[in-house]
Amino acid sequence: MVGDSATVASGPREDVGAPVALSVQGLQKIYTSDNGDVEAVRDLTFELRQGELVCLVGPSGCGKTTLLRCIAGLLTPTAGTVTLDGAVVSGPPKKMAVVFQEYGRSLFAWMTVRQNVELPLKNAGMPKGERKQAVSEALHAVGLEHAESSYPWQLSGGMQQRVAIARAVAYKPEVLLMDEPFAAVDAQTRADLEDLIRRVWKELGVTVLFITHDIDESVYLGERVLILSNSPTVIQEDLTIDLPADRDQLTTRSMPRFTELRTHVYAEIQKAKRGKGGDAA
Ligand SMILES: Nc1ncnc2c1ncn2[C@@H]1O[C@H](COP(=O)(O)OP(=O)(O)OP(=O)(O)O)[C@@H](O)[C@H]1O
Repeated sequence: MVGDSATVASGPREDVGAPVALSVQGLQKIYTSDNGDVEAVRDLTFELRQGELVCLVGPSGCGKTTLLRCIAGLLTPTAGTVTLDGAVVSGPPKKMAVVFQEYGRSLFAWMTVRQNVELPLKNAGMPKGERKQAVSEALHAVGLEHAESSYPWQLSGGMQQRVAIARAVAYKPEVLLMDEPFAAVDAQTRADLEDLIRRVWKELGVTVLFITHDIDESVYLGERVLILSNSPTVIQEDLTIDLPADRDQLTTRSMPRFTELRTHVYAEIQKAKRGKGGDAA
């Protein structure tokens, strides 16, 4: 049967010998308020090895943003730990960069593209010459050299998101977190940005955790897809995406294997929505 669990391999890739970059162990997050407690995340455990590109999908409201905030050190977990290169995350780690969905709000309107990309490097105390070089490389990587003197409001949504990506990669983070970064752009731009992420990931060797609502996007981009259960969230499945490493929108998406994998993820999310997947972890 297409999409049957027998046709897909679960679990972290066995061929990856790289050290663990990011480790999430027994993560739980309970929001407390006067109206009662909400257990958003119940028990999440997974690892990303250095240089992996892993996508995380789950039903709406399953706790993706909560998880991301805990990983980014912006929220304190109720239980469990997040470690980056073996060090426990207790605040925003220097070795991590985050790209959010709302590119419009994440860029400074009064700064040029170059200044926006340069700012975190300046704050980190990088010397001027090195900074200039890093910004130029990052703008080149996202194809925006020509727009370095423009202001964000002079750019399209897709270009603004490329600036946000350039800013994150210029910083040379060990781990790049992306929280539904393409949700607000049109379908064609989204496809271009997906290819950009695969290219930048391959060229820079950065470890990427990419959170998305979009099942096809998760299969197209990821080397692994972590499927989350409904809230309170656990990992329902850790799925290996055994598509060829060289991907392109037309060839990859028309492969029978792509269809099998996306059908499988779709079925798992439907199961999660009905609350039937949570025990599978
Ligand atoms: N500050 C908060 N206080 C109380 N409950 C919260 C808070 N933030 C989130 N929640 C609850 O935690 C659960 C997970 O929310 P979260 O925003 O992490 O999910 P999500 O998967 O990112 O959602 P979406 O798919 O809509 O982007 C939801 O039930 C939500 O209502």
